[in-house]
Amino acid sequence: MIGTDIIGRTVRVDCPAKTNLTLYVGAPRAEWGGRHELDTIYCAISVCDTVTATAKAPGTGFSLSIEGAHLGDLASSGSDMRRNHAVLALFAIAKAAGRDPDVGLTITKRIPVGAGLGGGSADAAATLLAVNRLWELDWPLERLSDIAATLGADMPFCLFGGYARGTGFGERLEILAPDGEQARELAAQGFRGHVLVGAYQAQLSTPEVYAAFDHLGTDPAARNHLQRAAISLHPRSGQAIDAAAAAGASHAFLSGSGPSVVAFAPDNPAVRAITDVWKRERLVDRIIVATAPAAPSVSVTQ
Ligand SMILES: C[C@](O)(CO)[C@H](O)COP(=O)(O)OP(=O)(O)OC[C@H]1O[C@@H](n2ccc(N)nc2=O)[C@H](O)[C@@H]1O
Ligand SMILES: Nc1ncnc2c1ncn2[C@@H]1O[C@H](COP(=O)(O)OP(=O)(O)OP(=O)(O)O)[C@@H](O)[C@H]1O
Repeated sequence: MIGTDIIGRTVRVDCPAKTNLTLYVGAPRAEWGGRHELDTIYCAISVCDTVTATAKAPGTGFSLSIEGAHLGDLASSGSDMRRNHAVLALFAIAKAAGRDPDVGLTITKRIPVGAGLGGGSADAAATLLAVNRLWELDWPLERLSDIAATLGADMPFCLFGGYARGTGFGERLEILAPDGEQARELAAQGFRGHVLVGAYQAQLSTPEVYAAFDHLGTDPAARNHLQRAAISLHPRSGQAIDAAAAAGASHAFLSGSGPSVVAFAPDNPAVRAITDVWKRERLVDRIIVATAPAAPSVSVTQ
């Protein structure tokens, strides 16, 4: 918890979850620590975690407080604060800036944990954005993105939001301009507007899903090459995808490494039909209603 050594102002960042509209997975590469080559279209969705960063007295170090109704394995006593993605991001930007990490962080979690929605990456990105403002570094997003890429594949995208193409192990980004041709094409295909997220109590470990992918391969017709592997580990996700498609979703698929399911709905009747079938047949544990695309927001609150 934050103690009395808090001084100065607070910066608040609301950072959205990510999903992958397409996720093509290639071979693992030794130079990337065994991570796989990817070609993906990222999309930010308006389920946001809030991170606040407040200056602390010199030499007092960092603090972290996490709140939220669904904290998954972050709530367990074994969850090590120093390995939290937000804290790793704080250490990384402090090192790059040549400063001590004397910052109080709070995270209000709304993005389901271990869910394929990039929640830890969103918190890390939010921390970089918050500390950049708190310390008045004014570094461009590209410089923050270089730091983020050292921490995780999804983290660079979470700094930008919107739509982007990711290559390399996911960290090389081509941002798709909101009014550009590719963004308009995605919108025309139904990848904007209402999104329902089917969330689960269960978590899936990203490395385990990639390992299952190495073993099982993919369904070449799937937009998400990890879908078959994740469904083999969590079959309810597959049932929820099928039911959403039958209930009128324009697109329904596994989010990233799962187990969450994302369903784009063309209109309110489709939102209701998907919600009804998911609830009636208990295909998901929780439904979060959101919109896409979304973007992070930064504000100074004190
Ligand atoms: C599934 C996705 O969320 C899709 O965007 C990402 O590929 C995973 O992104 P992430 O969780 O930020 O990934 P990282 O923290 O960099 O890596 C976690 C683990 O996922 C696996 N991993 C990740 C990215 C990648 N291109 N190939 C991989 O095989 C590796 O086992 C790695 O140790
Ligand atoms: N700030 C954080 N928020 C969520 N998880 C965190 C955080 N810091 C560390 N973690 C750990 O990271 C693991 C993955 O959590 P996260 O919610 O980022 O999963 P994910 O959405 O499946 O990730 P991705 O789709 O990027 O692979 C969890 O086991 C969790 O304990």
